[in-house]
Amino acid sequence: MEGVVVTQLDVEPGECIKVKGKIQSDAKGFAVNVGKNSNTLMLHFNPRFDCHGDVNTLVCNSKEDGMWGEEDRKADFPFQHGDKIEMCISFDETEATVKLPEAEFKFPNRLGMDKIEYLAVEGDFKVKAIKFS
Ligand SMILES: CCCO[C@@H]1O[C@H](CO)[C@@H](O[C@@H]2O[C@H](CO)[C@H](O)[C@H](OCc3cn(Cc4ccccc4)nn3)[C@H]2O)[C@H](O)[C@H]1NC(C)=O
Repeated sequence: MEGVVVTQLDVEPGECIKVKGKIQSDAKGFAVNVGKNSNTLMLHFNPRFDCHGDVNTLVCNSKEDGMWGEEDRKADFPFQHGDKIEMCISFDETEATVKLPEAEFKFPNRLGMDKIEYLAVEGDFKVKAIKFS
């Protein structure tokens, strides 16, 4: 499943990765992954409209050396087909934060990462812009 992949990043605590794009009108799901590389993720942020047996469920997880951690299924699902959204991903030593216009999600920094070197956006999401600030 191709998508946008950015490597060789050096995003530090408190800095923000802005991902702007559109959720496809027939989206089954999409994912935004940040971490060291594809096998070591601080956060796999995975809104599921209808996939893996989940309907309208936001699944977050980490991945360490290729092994998924324990899933964290969030109560809210502030996503709709066709939505144009901008999310701001940041982190500190304790947690990652994903800020959306009307929602904010936290996920523990389980791996204690001190920088984000890798970003990937996968699935039914059309990336318009990526900004680092
Ligand atoms: C009930 C016993 C089995 O549990 C299921 O186990 C599955 C396999 O581990 C879990 O699904 C996996 O959950 C992971 C997060 O914990 C990831 O989401 C795994 O997907 C990785 C992935 C991304 N992509 C690219 C992509 C992303 C978004 C849309 C389209 C393609 N392709 N595969 C996804 O396959 C799935 O979330 C889990 N369900 C439950 C309820 O626990």
